[in-house]
Amino acid sequence: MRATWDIFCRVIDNFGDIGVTWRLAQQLQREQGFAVRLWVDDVVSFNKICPAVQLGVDQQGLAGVLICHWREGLISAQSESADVVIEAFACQLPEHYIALMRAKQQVLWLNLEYLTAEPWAAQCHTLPSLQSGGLQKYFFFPGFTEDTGGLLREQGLLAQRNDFFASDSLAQAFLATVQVQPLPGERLISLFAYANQGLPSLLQALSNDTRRNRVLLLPGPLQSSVAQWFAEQSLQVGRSYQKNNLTLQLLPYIEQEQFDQLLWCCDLNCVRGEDSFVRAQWAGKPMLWHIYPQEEGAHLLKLKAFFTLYSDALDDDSVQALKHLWQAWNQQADMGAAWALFTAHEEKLQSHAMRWLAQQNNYPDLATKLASFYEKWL
Ligand SMILES: Cc1cn([C@H]2C[C@H](O)[C@@H](COP(=O)(O)OP(=O)(O)O[C@H]3O[C@@H](C)[C@H](O)[C@@H](O)[C@H]3O)O2)c(=O)[nH]c1=O
Repeated sequence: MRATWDIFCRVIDNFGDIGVTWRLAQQLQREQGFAVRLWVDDVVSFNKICPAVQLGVDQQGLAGVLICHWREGLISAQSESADVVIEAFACQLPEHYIALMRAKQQVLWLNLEYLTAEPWAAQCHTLPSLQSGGLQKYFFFPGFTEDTGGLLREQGLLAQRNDFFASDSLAQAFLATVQVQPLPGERLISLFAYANQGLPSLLQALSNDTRRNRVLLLPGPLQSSVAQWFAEQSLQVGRSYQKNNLTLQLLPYIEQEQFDQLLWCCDLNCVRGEDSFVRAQWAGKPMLWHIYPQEEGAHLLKLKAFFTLYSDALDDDSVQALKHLWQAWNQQADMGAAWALFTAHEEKLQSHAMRWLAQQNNYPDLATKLASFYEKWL
């Protein structure tokens, strides 16, 4: 009989929590053959990136996964826990469910942690912690090195990406679905970030650039400052806003399934958080990462750790260019000089993005690592 897996996801804010767990649930089912349930407390956020998810329904099957609304009544109606339980991002499992795990005894309890390149993550990866009632909880850290849990990467992802790049028409066809028609020679930039005081200076630099830039803005907190910069009340999907060499379009929400295609179409991907950041790496294009801000600047250590790893095989000048760009963006500083430096090193950063992709592709993906950890634990 197939082993059963329950993944619990509490949406703290934004889309990263559900974005990651939804991808993982699908892969565990499709690629590893487990029977998977995904418990999520905020179906409205889920529906934004996956419109097939119905609102107001307790349980629904989608892509082979049973999606359950994590609410008290439904949890207390459960009479048995799954064989493997993933508590995503320390979301605190319900007491009733923990009691079911205790009663079942032979349950693998995993806490899936946030992604970080900090070396301590590899040291803590798969460490157990004894819980009351005798259960062990194991900490599972995704990551960028062999001694971590790896990254989410569907089995066919890179083949799909390569087919997309090999075709003349697929990018055009995708862009047409979001009403984007780039002009020849334009630099295409996806823009997905948190509110950032450096934004006006980035827009200014793009508009003063010698090359034409077309920015594809994802819905989110940048909308109002972009509108202000263009002296508009608000931005509308389907309209283009222009100033000198900058054209900007606000995109509608894109289904997560199509999100990769957007990244594949662009020459630079400005991404944020965790999931879009990883997808930008699989796109093999230069990226500008806006890391999720944490208290007391903890995120800056995380940023530095990833940068050190990512830029390891890069030439010194390009390292400086990229560092300047990422630091200015994450410190919400002026982006003018950083943008000029980036454009001077763009080609090398492009080749480097492909080198990084190839290197990361050598490691097993997160779902595979979870499945083999389970096999060994049995
Ligand atoms: C805007 C948009 C996003 N998405 C998806 C892509 C990703 O799966 C997801 C965005 O997730 P992220 O890139 O991780 O960024 P985020 O800021 O939304 O999520 C963050 O949430 C915080 C609570 C976490 O602590 C962060 O680490 C991070 O995960 O939303 C779409 O599919 N379509 C869209 O139109």
